[in-house]
Amino acid sequence: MYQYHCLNPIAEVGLKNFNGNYAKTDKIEDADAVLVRSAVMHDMDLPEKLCVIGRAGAGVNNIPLGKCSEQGIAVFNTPGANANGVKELVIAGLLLASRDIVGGIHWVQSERQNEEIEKLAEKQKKQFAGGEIKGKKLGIIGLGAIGILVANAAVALGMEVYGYDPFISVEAAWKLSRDVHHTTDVNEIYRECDYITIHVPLMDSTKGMIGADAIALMKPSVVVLNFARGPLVDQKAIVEALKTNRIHKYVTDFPTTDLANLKNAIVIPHLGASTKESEDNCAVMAVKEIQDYLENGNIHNSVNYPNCDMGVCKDAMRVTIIHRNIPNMLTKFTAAFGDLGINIEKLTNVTRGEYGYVMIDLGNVADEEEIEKIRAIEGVLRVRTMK
Ligand SMILES: NC(=O)C1=CN([C@@H]2O[C@H](COP(=O)(O)OP(=O)(O)OC[C@H]3O[C@@H](n4cnc5c(N)ncnc54)[C@H](O)[C@@H]3O)[C@@H](O)[C@H]2O)C=CC1
Ligand SMILES: O=C(O)CCC(=O)C(=O)O
Repeated sequence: MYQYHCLNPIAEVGLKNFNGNYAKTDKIEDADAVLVRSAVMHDMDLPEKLCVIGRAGAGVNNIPLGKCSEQGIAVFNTPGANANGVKELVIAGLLLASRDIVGGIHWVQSERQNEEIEKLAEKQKKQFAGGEIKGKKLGIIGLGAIGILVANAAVALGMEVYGYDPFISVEAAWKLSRDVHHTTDVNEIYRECDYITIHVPLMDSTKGMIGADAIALMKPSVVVLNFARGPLVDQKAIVEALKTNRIHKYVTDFPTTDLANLKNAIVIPHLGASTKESEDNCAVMAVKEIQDYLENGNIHNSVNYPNCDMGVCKDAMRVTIIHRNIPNMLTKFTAAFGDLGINIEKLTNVTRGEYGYVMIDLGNVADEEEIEKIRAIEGVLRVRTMK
């Protein structure tokens, strides 16, 4: 029986996919698997028993990936599962920034007792007028699951779209509308675009990537949108730019007190993925990944270990080994099973950066004492057995 613990509410439609081998636990110490959305795990002790974390979402900056890797804990996310939810809110953000819809709604609320509101509205509405997004230039930084959907939707709305992503995958490039102007110079986006939206993960290399230098290149009429992560945009620089009207508006899904107090910031409480559809998609995908990993050892969409799939074990036993990516590991594993007189029927070894993953299907069942011999090999981080 496997136990799972939820650090955030996870959609029931996903959890109900756990088969009869799974039970929910309130105690993380007892969990084989943890499901998480935005809960910050950096200061948490990760129990020894824990072997998998499923992030029901895209961003993994709330998870201590280095610590997990060292403890032999596989971390999965759910690529693309909430991308449409975010795309729709980004389109809403473009529209909210181009017309003063929020100001108009506040005005109606402030006049809601006024019997003359109908007539008054016609007189007052000019203060909330704006522009259209059709024909305007939209720059997109990061053309992954979300960036692509935003790009294609904006093209369909008649925008002139510029895209920048030095690491774009071939699969992503295939999905991108050919009307998107591909740029290899992010400064072209900063200089040329009327709207700039960022869709990259938060990492050391992307933190503060929209800073004072980038803002200095932008048009004063620019609208910057950030539905990815707050710290991608340097907070001091953006607040200063908004206070001095150096840029027109900032639309963000990541509130701070400073931003919430500025009239030209449109601040939303991290609602990008808060749709039933996105929450359901993420939960279903995360549960599927966790089950396949716990029961078969297969790795799909891990953010810290290599992908690996040997299907379902048809031999006597499957052993999976997470190890350091150093010379001679495979030789040691095969020699150890050979010394034990256990035949290897199938074997896959894959590596990613500092870590390697081996899946071995055995012709005979190895007992706990024999498996301990594999665990004792230097460089081994975690050994699991399953049928
Ligand atoms: N507001 C919300 O509720 C949500 C926010 N997010 C955030 O959006 C981010 C992106 O999500 P997805 O599109 O699903 O991820 P993704 O992994 O599909 O795409 C990210 C893209 O950014 C690109 N990239 C990385 N570094 C770059 C750089 N320096 N310059 C330009 N491009 C770069 C990658 O090549 C990749 O194509 C997530 O990491 C997460 O932080 C994701 C989902 C919901
Ligand atoms: O689960 C959520 O609401 C957060 C979604 C998100 O930010 C992500 O998937 O990266």
